[in-house]
Amino acid sequence: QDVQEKAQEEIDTCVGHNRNVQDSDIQNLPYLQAIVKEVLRLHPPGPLLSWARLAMHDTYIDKCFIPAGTTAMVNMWAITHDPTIWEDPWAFKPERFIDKEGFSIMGSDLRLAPFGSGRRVCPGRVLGLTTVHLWLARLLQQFKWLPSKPVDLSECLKLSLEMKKPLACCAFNRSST
Ligand code: HEM
Repeated sequence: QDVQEKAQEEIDTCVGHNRNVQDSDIQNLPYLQAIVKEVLRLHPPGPLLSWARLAMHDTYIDKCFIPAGTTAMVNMWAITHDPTIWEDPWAFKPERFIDKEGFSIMGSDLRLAPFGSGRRVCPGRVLGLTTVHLWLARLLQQFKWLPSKPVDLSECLKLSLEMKKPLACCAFNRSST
């Protein structure tokens, strides 16, 4: 709830109540952007990136020998929960990205690459991120959200990483409270 209130304060200050948040406002909402980064860190929807890379020939990654024919996966989930990379990795703290201004999640920094990196990086990443920012901003601008059942953040890996138990919430119109 404290994170929600902080994001709503940012939206109220920057956009106000008389119009809807637009795409062009997102660049002025650093806390909202930090929330999205922190969600993609704690719960990367593609935790093993594209599941598999096949070694075409014998190769080394650092000192590790990878024989031809090996199927390798990139475990982004493990990287984003690694305590040698992330302080207090299990805590949901969007503030960690406010201190790291300019931290890109588009694939140039392998500490957090929720869209992958390199030749097979997600081609829809700009559309995906733009959509998530706008939806989240609009949903927070318009409504206050309260859980209607206890929240269980357990994960379940299907085609992408999903919540094991769906989130159940009540939305209260902010303009009438
Ligand atoms: C928040 C939203 C999204 C997330 C988190 C996401 C994540 C990913 C990840 C992790 C990969 C694998 C990258 C790798 O192997 O290194 C991927 C691949 C891909 N994504 Fe996305 N994606 C998102 C939205 C989208 C959208 C909106 C589109 C299309 C409009 C899209 C199309 C694709 C395609 C076609 C690939 C396969 C690329 C290839 O293998 O060469 N994604 N995405």
